[in-house]
Amino acid sequence: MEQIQTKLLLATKNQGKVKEIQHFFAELGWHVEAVPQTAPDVTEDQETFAGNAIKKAEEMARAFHMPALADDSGLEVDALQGRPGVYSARYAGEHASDQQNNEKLCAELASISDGERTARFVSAIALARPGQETLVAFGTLEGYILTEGRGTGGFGYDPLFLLPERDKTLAELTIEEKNGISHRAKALTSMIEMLKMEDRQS
Ligand SMILES: O=c1nc[nH]c2c1ncn2[C@H]1C[C@H](O)[C@@H](COP(=O)(O)OP(=O)(O)OP(=O)(O)O)O1
Ligand SMILES: [Mg+2]
Repeated sequence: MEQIQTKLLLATKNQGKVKEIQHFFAELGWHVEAVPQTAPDVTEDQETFAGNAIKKAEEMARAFHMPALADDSGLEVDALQGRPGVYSARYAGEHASDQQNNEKLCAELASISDGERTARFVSAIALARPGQETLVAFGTLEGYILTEGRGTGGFGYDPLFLLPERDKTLAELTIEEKNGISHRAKALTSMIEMLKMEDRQS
């Protein structure tokens, strides 16, 4: 664990993820640097979140010769049989903006009744380390898709994703609050547990 603590690369160019993951590690006293925007893009051609997360982490670990952590995540909407899923970032097209993706989601769900708008965020976190087996951890967050966005925090589909028990969207939470419950924070916590287990076994 000490080894990666001092040298860990965040293999994502999504600034929303960078903020959340850096915040998560800062609470552990770790500083993690994100890959530069000029790093080569990894083609996300796998069929699962885990597959894409592993690919992103391993390609960046190889390119930079250091441990790399990647997140592949997305939104599964029950009324859409789990779509957009692994295609969440490209839902409205190859280089779609968050706003375009949110608009498409609202349009596709326009005729769906209040009781049928359940969904979940899924995150797969992969940690690739040169010469060691890659680790993968998962987290999910259940919620509900609104007909109109609320809030300005977070990124992606956050304004449309309601937490019914709080009557707040993810975009209405502070980063501390989001990291207290999010799919990504759960996956990161699980990853830390896996590293602690490794330490105990060695
Ligand atoms: O907490 C979240 N709050 C809102 N939306 C979210 C969240 N987590 C994932 N999402 C959405 C954003 C994007 O549409 C897709 C992730 O796609 P995904 O390929 O994993 O990320 P990305 O392309 O933005 O950055 P990168 O691949 O460099 O890590 O799911
Ligand atoms: Mg991506």
